[in-house]
Amino acid sequence: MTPAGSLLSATDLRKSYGSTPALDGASFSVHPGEIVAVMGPSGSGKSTLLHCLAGIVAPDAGTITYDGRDLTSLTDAERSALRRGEFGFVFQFGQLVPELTCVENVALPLRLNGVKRKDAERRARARLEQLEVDDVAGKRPGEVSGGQGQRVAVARSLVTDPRVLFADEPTGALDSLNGERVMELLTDAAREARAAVVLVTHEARVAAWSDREVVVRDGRSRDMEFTR
Ligand SMILES: Nc1ncnc2c1ncn2[C@@H]1O[C@H](COP(=O)(O)OP(=O)(O)OP(=O)(O)O)[C@@H](O)[C@H]1O
Repeated sequence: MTPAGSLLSATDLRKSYGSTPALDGASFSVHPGEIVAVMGPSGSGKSTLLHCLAGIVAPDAGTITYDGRDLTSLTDAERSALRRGEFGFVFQFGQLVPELTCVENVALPLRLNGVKRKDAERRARARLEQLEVDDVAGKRPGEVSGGQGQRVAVARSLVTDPRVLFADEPTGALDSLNGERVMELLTDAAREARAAVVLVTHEARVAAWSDREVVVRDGRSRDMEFTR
């Protein structure tokens, strides 16, 4: 069953890697514009849940519904079109392309969607400004700090105006001060864009930026049933 009003939801997801169960009946939902933190100990299945929700990994069983569509019944081509068009991603290590400048990195998802270079770079610069890193636009990732690189990665994840932003330990490689600032900028930008956020973290101070927390333990999820 899809929870009323949810944009993305999953019911009773199961996924094993060989004999290792990663998800064992996990459920999840996020409303449009809502920021949900997925918490839990190491190895509990958080990243696997995120990968299933984003259509990167196919679950062995269970249903995933995005905007009224059954994600598991889409073809690979339909799923990748959905990821490119409606989802954004930011991971622990920015995963910026080292050969490209920061503005080219941010413009890349738009270029892949067929947007002309000038237009793509104009939109990329606006996102860099929003994340307060427009001063590094012309530098390559190897020439910027870890915190700046993560802000560039957040700018890139939002440049296509996604409806869902998937963030897996987005501040995991940063010191606490830089991490807090990245979370503040990420959540401000997501709220302004009305993007829903699925935020995987094992840190309570990172989860504190969310509207709601879901805890995963041994591949099962539990809603904390409180909202901020
Ligand atoms: N590609 C894979 N191949 C084999 N086993 C995997 C794979 N991905 C995850 N697992 C296993 O599935 C379980 C859940 O892993 P997952 O990465 O989802 O947990 P997590 O909660 O995100 O952990 P962490 O906080 O350490 O990143 C673990 O036992 C892990 O070893």
